[in-house]
Amino acid sequence: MSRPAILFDQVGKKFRRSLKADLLYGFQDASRSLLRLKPLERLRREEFWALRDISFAAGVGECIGIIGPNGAGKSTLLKLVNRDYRPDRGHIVTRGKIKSLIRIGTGLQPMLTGRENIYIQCAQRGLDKRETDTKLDEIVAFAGLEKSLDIPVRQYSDGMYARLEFSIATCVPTDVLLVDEVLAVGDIAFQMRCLERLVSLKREGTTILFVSHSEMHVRHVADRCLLLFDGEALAFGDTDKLFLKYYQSIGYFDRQLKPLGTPPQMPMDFAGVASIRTLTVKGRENVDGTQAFTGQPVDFEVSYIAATSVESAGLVLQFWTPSGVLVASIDSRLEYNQVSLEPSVGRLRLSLPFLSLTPGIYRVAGGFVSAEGWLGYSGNLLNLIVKQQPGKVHDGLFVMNAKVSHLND
Ligand SMILES: Nc1ncnc2c1ncn2[C@@H]1O[C@H](COP(=O)(O)OP(=O)(O)OP(=O)(O)O)[C@@H](O)[C@H]1O
Repeated sequence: MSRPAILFDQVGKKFRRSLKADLLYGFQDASRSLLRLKPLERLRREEFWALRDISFAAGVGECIGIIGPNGAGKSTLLKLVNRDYRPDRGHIVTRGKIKSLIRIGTGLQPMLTGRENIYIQCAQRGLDKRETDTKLDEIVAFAGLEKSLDIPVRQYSDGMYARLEFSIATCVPTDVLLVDEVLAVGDIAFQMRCLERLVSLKREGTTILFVSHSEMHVRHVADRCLLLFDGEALAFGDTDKLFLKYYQSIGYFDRQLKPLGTPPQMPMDFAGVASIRTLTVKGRENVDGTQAFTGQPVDFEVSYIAATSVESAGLVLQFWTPSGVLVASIDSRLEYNQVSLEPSVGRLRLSLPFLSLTPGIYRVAGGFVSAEGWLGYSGNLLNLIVKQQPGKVHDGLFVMNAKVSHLND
């Protein structure tokens, strides 16, 4: 990477748990600084590290997704970049102008109208009145606030605030943009417009730190991710691996999914799937049997246990997103693939000629069904990592395999 736009070198930030400690230590720290003494690195009573030893670099035009559970230190990290806080340890280097969208509403004057706020904010960004005049329609149209432009913004809803702030903040490119969960309050159409705008800002060279709890949003814009947990950087890099690690770190996969519809009549050991793995996909790396590629064929090895013989059962697999959406299922009975099971352990091969799932992490659950319902169900069979084929781009939740040809009249 050429010179990074943001560099964190072993950065740490402390906070205090009480106002009394805050005032006392604040005074002590100010005195040390006046005496040109180094800041204290050890923790005093009631102090804790909100961030510890954070190191990473973001290149020009790169978007880093900052992910992690509540209280992990994501907003604190953004505020350090924005110089709202000074680090207690380490160094932060940034290049160029920084624009932050960290807390909704803090950038707008509540008593002024939307229009007046636009002129003030644009002036602060260095635009003169004529330049703002030419930008005005675009800002208002992006925010979708044509009808509310001339009312005081204190009468705006949270979503309207967010729309206006985002629209103003991104109407001219900046060197570094800090975005903290601001999309969450916007409606879905606005969220998609914001994501598109962030992607185009990246192309123009804006470096973005993007905090979000939404895997879909992060995947849309982030090139790499930083996973924070309890103030520490658990990992930095590949988005797929980090989300898997994130979900593992919060124990998400420990929760068993429940079957939809009629619950199993029998316990899982009547006839159940014990485990599933994907078999090697065209020689690509898949050592742990968890990977597959969008648009490629994939074979699953299904290991089962049956306590008694079952003459005719269907194998059902479900694919769930981490946000709890069942996006696809396979029922072997629909393809006239009934299986008979012997009272033992065994293995089946389930082949998909074309994997329709787009890149992401899916929980695979399922089991065997008979005409009476589930024979057994496991809510936690595999965390399937679906990857993009190199050089291809697939949008949406699904891809479809289609042929196009001329219709002869
Ligand atoms: N000004 C402050 N004074 C004291 N403690 C603070 C302050 N700001 C944040 N903290 C604490 O620092 C830790 C990290 O907070 P931070 O807001 O960075 O978390 P976060 O990852 O952004 O969380 P969330 O996902 O809930 O927004 C938390 O324990 C929080 O209580």
